[in-house]
Amino acid sequence: MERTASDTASSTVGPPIVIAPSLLSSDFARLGHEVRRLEAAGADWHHVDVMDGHFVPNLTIGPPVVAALARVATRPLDVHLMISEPRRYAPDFAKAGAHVLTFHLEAVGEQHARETATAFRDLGISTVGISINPDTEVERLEGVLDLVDLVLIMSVYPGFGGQAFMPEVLSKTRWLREQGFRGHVEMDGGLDAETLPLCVAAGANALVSGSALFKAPDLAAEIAHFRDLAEGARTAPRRS
Ligand SMILES: O=C(CO)[C@@H](O)[C@H](O)COP(=O)(O)O
Ligand SMILES: [Fe+2]
Repeated sequence: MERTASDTASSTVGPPIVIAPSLLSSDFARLGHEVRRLEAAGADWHHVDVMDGHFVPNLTIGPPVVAALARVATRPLDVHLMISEPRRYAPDFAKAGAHVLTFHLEAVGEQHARETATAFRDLGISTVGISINPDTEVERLEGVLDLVDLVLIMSVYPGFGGQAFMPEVLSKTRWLREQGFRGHVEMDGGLDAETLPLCVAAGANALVSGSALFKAPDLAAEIAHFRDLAEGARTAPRRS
């Protein structure tokens, strides 16, 4: 049976912990194999980084590859659109089988964020997401939070895997929870065993990791370790 993005393990303390390996760090010559390997290792979502060479200075994959991934995946495809025209291409990604579809605020501006989120929803996207870059103020999301299921806080400048985590963005995650945002808060960029607990303690539940996970000698053990660290950081008493 097909899984939906909200179909992960239940939790009484907000959205469930979601471990979302970034396929950007996988072996592109064997994507089907990588998807099966990640699922066997316990991944919750597959994070798919879409870059257009314009919004970010890199090019990756498009709808045909997402459609190919969807034929193999039994876990949700978490599609992160780092593209200048998300509305133009959203129908193709919805048709390809994206479950989570996230656009960047910087690509559309506040004035078009609500209509973009609504357009994604009208395409049948079950989990509509919006993302902000490290230099974008989180308060700019205030007018759209009621329309989205997920906010993706970039903890590196978008475009490439393997960059260092930027701890200064953690306050954005805390701000979202202080506003009462109850959807997924995803953090993306530079997450590893040291930085992931900081994200969860700040209020994040969806955790993207590319290079740190894929360079681990035992992928299943590393995903289990990340999950333990996340659950521990979530239940740990907050320090004042
Ligand atoms: O969106 C992006 C980069 O733009 C990410 O999803 C990266 O792919 C995460 O990779 P690591 O920083 O974990 O290596
Ligand atoms: Fe990403």
